[in-house]
Amino acid sequence: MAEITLPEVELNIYSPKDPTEITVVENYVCTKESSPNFVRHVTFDVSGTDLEGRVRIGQSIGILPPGNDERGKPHKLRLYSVSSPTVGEGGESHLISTTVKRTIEELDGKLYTGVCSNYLADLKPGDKVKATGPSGKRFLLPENEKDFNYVFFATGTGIAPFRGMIMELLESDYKGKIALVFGAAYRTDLIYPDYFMEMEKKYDNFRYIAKISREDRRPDGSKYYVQTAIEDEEEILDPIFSQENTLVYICGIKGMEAGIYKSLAKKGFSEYLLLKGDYVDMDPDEWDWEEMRRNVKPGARCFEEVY
Ligand SMILES: Cc1cc2nc3c(=O)[nH]c(=O)nc-3n(C[C@H](O)[C@H](O)[C@H](O)COP(=O)(O)OP(=O)(O)OC[C@H]3O[C@@H](n4cnc5c(N)ncnc54)[C@H](O)[C@@H]3O)c2cc1C
Repeated sequence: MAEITLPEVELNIYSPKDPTEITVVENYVCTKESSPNFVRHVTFDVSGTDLEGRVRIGQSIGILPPGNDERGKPHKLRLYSVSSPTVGEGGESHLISTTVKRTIEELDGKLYTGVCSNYLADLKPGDKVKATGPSGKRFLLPENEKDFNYVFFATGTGIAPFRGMIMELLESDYKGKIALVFGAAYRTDLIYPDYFMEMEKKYDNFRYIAKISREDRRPDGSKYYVQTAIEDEEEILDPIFSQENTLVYICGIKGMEAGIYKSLAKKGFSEYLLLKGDYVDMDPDEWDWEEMRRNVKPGARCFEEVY
């Protein structure tokens, strides 16, 4: 198996005490149709800052929203995964993109709109933003990225890093195989669907698998989730999982990793996991959801970023 060497990355060139200023150049909706989940593609011009050419796909940037919190203290930074490839959006090293979902909730009968996500989603080209980072040093493509196959699992804005990674791999001379499994509640929640469908048509070595939990049903009546793809799409995924130079990446809603780990183990692909204690020999059907967090960790060929 090819050795997995993660690249050295720049970290926290800019801190919350000493942020930089970047400029919005575009801000558009990146779900296909009208969706109650408002997700926007926001691109920044980082020209003249030390972020230019120094942020790798898989890393995040921090955004400092203006104003103070309820205690009168300046708002804390929020992290946003970069969704443009390492070479920059459209190959331009001064452009960095993010994929931002508006946080909108009803709490105790009152509407709560998340501070930073709505600030970002409302920005117009030309607006200036205070930024920090980059951050993150493990959720990266290896230096020798073309030596591997990839299975990417995403929910929600967890799709952001995979957009950049897929662009980076497919739009170079990559010969390996990539499968992207994206889970959403409704079809209208699919993020960048046109791009991924177009890439699937263009490249034989890329498969886009969208799993819709609240609209479609599996033959036994149960719901589709990202983890059910491991069984439902075995014709596509088994040949990829079973190769020793395959890496698994998981990004999105905290908790999604548990189902994926269990399904991988049930399918006999425990080599992607680090099992501890009794869990080494236990039947995955008997895994306890709470205990599992302590006993099942990503192995050397598995990378996760959940939030
Ligand atoms: C590594 C990493 C990568 C990330 N990448 C992305 C990404 O690519 N895209 C993306 O959209 N997000 C991403 N996030 C999440 C992002 O950082 C923010 O957490 C998210 O946008 C919500 O921030 P906000 O300021 O809008 O919401 P906040 O205002 O911080 O609110 C967040 C939640 O806190 C609760 N809350 C806060 N204050 C109150 C209050 N006064 N009353 C009641 N409830 C309250 C609510 O439940 C609310 O939903 C990432 C996070 C991490 C850690």
